[in-house]
Amino acid sequence: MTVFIRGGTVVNADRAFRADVLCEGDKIVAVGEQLEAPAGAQVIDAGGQYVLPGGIDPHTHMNLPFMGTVTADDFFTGTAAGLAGGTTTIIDFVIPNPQQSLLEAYHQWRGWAAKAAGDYTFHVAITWWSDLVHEEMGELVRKHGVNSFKHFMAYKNAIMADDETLVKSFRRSLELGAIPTVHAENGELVYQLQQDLLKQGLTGPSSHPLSRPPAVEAEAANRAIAIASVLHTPLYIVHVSCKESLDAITRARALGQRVYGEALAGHLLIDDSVYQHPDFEVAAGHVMSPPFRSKEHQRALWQGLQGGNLHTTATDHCTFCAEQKAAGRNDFTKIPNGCGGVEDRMAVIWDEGVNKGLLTPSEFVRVTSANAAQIFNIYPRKGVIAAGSDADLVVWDPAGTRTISKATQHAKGGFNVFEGRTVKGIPSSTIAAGKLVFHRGELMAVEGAGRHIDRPAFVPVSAG
Ligand SMILES: C[C@@H](CNC(N)=O)C(=O)O
Ligand SMILES: [Zn+2]
Ligand SMILES: [Zn+2]
Ligand SMILES: [Zn+2]
Repeated sequence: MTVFIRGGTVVNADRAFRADVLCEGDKIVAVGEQLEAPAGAQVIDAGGQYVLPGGIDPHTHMNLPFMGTVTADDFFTGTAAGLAGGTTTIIDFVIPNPQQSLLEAYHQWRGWAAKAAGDYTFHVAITWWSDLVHEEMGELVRKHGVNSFKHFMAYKNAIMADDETLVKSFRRSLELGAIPTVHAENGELVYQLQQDLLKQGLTGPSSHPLSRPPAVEAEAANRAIAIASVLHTPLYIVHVSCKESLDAITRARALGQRVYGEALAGHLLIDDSVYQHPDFEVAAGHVMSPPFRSKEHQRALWQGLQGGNLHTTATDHCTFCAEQKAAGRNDFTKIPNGCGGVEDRMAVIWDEGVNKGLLTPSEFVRVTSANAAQIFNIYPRKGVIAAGSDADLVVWDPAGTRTISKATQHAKGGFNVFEGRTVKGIPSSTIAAGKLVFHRGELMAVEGAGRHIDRPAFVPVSAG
């Protein structure tokens, strides 16, 4: 299969330049001006448009069993939705139950992901500790292309990692050349605040943000940063939602500590007024953790992206339909936590970030693709338009507009946190592994076409 993208402006993390792009099979083979289109090539006219590296969403949960149910999007529908929005690779999560073999869980998730339409790879969560966990972390790095281990500091009585697990797992990650990542919320504080609210009869979704104030997140962010500092490990903090956590990252980085931060498209664009909505479905549809915050925190997150103290954007795509969310109708702590976004991430960040002058197109590429590829060690295979890189590209129409709605989205769950938002700047074509999978509104995702992407360990300093 030969695809020739003619006449566009290629945008990489370092620069934007006029060039044609030639793809053969699943690789980019040439990038340059005035290239010849080979006979029989599928030619895509990118005149007046940008050609971007395929988006990488470093935080999704397709087919996740969670809080007594399973997400509405599986690996096919979730990755297909991503392709429609220009995201060609997702980094999802294997989340073993406490006491479950990591490898058993890993192979279970690999089975679920076989139907993916786009490329995928996994962080593996460390939800308990034993000698077996220690050993299996090694096999996952050596044999299964895992180079990042996730730790939930929230979700007490479920998947929460205590300090012993954090310390032992961070230390083991360093030995293996893997990077520890954290969901930073103090799960004990969340639990106690939840009980306080329920005792007062405050059972509605508006209690959700009250049980997880910014200080609850910042405590965990500071604790994870301190553990990483003492153990000399790098650290990646997922879904940084508030100024206080960002300030902790900024302080650590200013002292030379290797800490990375991730911002969710939702946290960048949606504020906590949604929890006051009188309709339970709307308020519960926005229940995710950490919760959406005030506009002051949103502004801080954009400054974090601009200032280089937040590095990636993600979605934490974890969709539940209204019936699933209704499990918490009388007890907000039982509302399955999670929102969607994998289809809208790039467009809403372009619309709010590039159109309003907060990000240049190259900075947009950094935070939607290149930085995630570099942090998780799949650059330059992914995250750049260059000869030899994977043929994952988005032809981006800066003048195109779209109104986001659950009525037209490809993702499941029947809800969209960006409902009604009209964005300017949208994908006109998505090419994944050298195949045209989305073109002018038509999605041609193929179940099972996605590939598992191995992520090599970082070369340990001790290696000779
Ligand atoms: C369980 C998962 C998705 N849910 C959420 N963020 O509310 C997470 O905490 O990242
Ligand atoms: Zn195995
Ligand atoms: Zn999380
Ligand atoms: Zn998550």
